[in-house]
Amino acid sequence: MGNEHVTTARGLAVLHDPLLNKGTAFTPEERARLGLDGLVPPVVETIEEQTRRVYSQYRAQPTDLLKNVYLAALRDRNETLFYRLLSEHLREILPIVYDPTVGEAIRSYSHVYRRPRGVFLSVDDMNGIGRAFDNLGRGPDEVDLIVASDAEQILGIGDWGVGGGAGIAAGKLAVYTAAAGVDPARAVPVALDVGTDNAELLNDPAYVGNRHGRVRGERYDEFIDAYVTAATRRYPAALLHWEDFGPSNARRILERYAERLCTFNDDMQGTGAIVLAAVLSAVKVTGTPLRDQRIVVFGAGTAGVGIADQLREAMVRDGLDGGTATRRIWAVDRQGLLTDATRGLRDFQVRYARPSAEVAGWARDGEGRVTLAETVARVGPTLLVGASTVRGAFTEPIVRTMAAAVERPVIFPISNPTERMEATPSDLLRWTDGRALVATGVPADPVVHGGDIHEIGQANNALLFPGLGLGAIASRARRISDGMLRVAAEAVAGLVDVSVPGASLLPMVDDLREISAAVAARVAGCAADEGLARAELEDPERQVREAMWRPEYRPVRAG
Ligand SMILES: NC(=O)C1=CN([C@@H]2O[C@H](COP(=O)(O)OP(=O)(O)OC[C@H]3O[C@@H](n4cnc5c(N)ncnc54)[C@H](O)[C@@H]3O)[C@@H](O)[C@H]2O)C=CC1
Ligand SMILES: CC(=O)C(=O)O
Ligand SMILES: [Mg+2]
Repeated sequence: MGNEHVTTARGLAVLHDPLLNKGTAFTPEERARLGLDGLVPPVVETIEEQTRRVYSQYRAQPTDLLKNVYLAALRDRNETLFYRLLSEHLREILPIVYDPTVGEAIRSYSHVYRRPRGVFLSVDDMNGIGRAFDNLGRGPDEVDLIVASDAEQILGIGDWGVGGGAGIAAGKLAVYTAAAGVDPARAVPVALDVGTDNAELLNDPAYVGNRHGRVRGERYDEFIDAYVTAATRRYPAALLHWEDFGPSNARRILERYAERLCTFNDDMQGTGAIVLAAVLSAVKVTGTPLRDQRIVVFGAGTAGVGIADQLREAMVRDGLDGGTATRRIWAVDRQGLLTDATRGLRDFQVRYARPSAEVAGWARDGEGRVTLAETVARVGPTLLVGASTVRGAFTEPIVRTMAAAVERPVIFPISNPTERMEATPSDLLRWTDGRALVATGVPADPVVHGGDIHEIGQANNALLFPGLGLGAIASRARRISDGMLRVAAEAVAGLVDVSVPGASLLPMVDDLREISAAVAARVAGCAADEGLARAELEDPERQVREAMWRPEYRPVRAG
């Protein structure tokens, strides 16, 4: 990363490039050399003055969606200023750029659409994939990170077609840059348009994506493979991030590429690791060791099983053999508690299916399912995780049953966005007389209960993937290993002091830059220890901090 931009662009072309544009902050010398005299108002402002103006414009937007649209437009005209605003008001603005408002913006993508961002690849034009990347005009050393989504399971709101892919990839990249200083000029969002099964989109005249059902099977795999081949040939050092794929593809894709590329699936691995971090904190409060946890996961999809896998591995490291660790986990999905007699088990769920003999005497509902309520009553879980998208699934009776059996029930309703949460923190604390240890996927205000203030940690992969990515980029990791995920989780947990009553189990979002630096240093160090680093790392702590891009204007020189 040099200290200045050199550009051959002149005049309006400079102002229209969001990575070069500084608007009223161009100096008189830059205005003269870049042909900007007379194209911007005469005043020369600082980025602080500009930030005050855009913050008041932002505040004047009447709804969260319009705030999101305003920010997207700001990002499209001046990325440095966008990131400056975001960084200075991270806690306030992150939920507008990212979770939960990103969900609303995605639903309205084709209607609020202004400008494209990143790369749009179509399953109907496989030959166009290489051309699309070439048109981006980036050299082989100019891309560190690509976030790609086919948008089949956006957050907890399902299939949102091309706007889902473009919207979630852009949202995740904003977090990468705000949280970990990933250089926005070196990161590319990719929307993988394989069609959509969302009838609302297919019937919407304004929809900007491929107007047919989702392509599946061989052609889908061929498309994903063509994307990976085109991207890795052109940008051999880039980290490939997979986001919001449907459960039938997420794990399959990861397994296909994880050993040979630097790649990870955020919903499985990022989420698993952030939940592990919260559990490591909870263990310190409850005193119940990891290996003695009894874990019920409600919603055994991409995220739910990703979480189960990370917790299972952590229990193995804590002294259990694999089989015993697996038996500490009960997975409940649409079919109720998953057992070896459950119809339609997905391959990645099989490991967690309980022997049916074990539950022979358990109560069944009208459809023959062992419900979440029955599972909780029988198991007496220490930890209940929700990744189901089912609002209100953690009902008062279920939570009271859990709280009757354990002193400090640990409950994580992590489904996004807000309207999908399995329970609200205030209800959970009320139903448990303030004993529950709670973390949620969306940001949540502190809860006052019985005179105590309970800070609610945000168990969202946003606390983890930026540092994981930065650590992988800084070390030029060959691949993302289990060890890197483990140290990332440990780094996050290491930043909280849970000895204070009511303390959050996770560090606060305001500290995202520090969190990401700590995670990145550990991840880069682990890559070096495991022989996976292609970069020289003498001092990972210093090197990752130095690698972080900052939202400050750099001189622009005419080249
Ligand atoms: N906080 C965080 O960092 C993250 C949160 N999530 C959230 O987790 C949720 C699930 O996401 P994914 O795993 O990607 O989706 P998914 O579709 O792979 O998994 C959802 C699972 O819930 C099950 N389910 C749906 N309705 C159910 C019901 N009535 N009873 C029991 N199970 C039911 C589905 O069958 C499926 O197995 C979403 O709300 C998402 O926002 C996902 C990733 C990260
Ligand atoms: C946070 C996230 O990745 C999700 O809800 O899918
Ligand atoms: Mg996701």
